[in-house]
Amino acid sequence: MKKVAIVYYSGTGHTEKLAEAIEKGANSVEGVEANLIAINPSDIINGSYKNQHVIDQLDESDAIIFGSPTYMGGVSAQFKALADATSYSWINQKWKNKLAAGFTVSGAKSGDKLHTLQYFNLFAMQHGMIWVSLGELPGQSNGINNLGSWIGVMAVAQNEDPSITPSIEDKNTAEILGHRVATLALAYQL
Ligand SMILES: Cc1cc2nc3c(=O)[nH]c(=O)nc-3n(C[C@H](O)[C@H](O)[C@H](O)COP(=O)(O)O)c2cc1C
Repeated sequence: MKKVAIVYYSGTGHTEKLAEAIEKGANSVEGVEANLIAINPSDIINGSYKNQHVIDQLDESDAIIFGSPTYMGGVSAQFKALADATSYSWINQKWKNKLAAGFTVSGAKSGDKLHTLQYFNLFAMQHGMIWVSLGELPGQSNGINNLGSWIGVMAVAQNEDPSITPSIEDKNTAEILGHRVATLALAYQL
């Protein structure tokens, strides 16, 4: 059984909707177990992320998909706290050769989401991971990859309730990414 972890922060629920869609896509692949891991702000004490159980779960995964809302043009502080807490995993090269991918939501249509996804990519490269792109043509008639992103999944919240946004098309795009990472995790062996 291959393990795909989806580790994310969501302040008001939009990023969580995408995370759930990714989990659905990953779990639709037989032989793969997807694990949703929400970053809990109460695990951040004096600015440092302290939940070792979560880090251990990530260390034991075959693939990790990173998610955060775009805050002020980048990842949320809560996600960054988790990232900084992985330096022990980094020094021990525990994530080397794992698959990685990313997703984000912003309020505005662009909202500078690309920078958030680029941070996830850079973070994965620091860990020696293998980046998985979205791999979908933009603006398909069914709305897949509506925002035309390839590095990862982008979605918009547009100040609506999470029951309304991200759109079904954005959630379907997220589901495709989950399925793609899980399929690759199953097939992938060094
Ligand atoms: C502190 C903060 C900073 C934000 N910065 C941006 C931004 O740079 N660009 C943008 O389009 N939206 C920005 N937003 C809006 C959020 O990205 C948007 O509300 C998103 O849906 C939040 O995701 P969540 O519901 O998972 O917390 C910001 C929101 C907050 C609270």
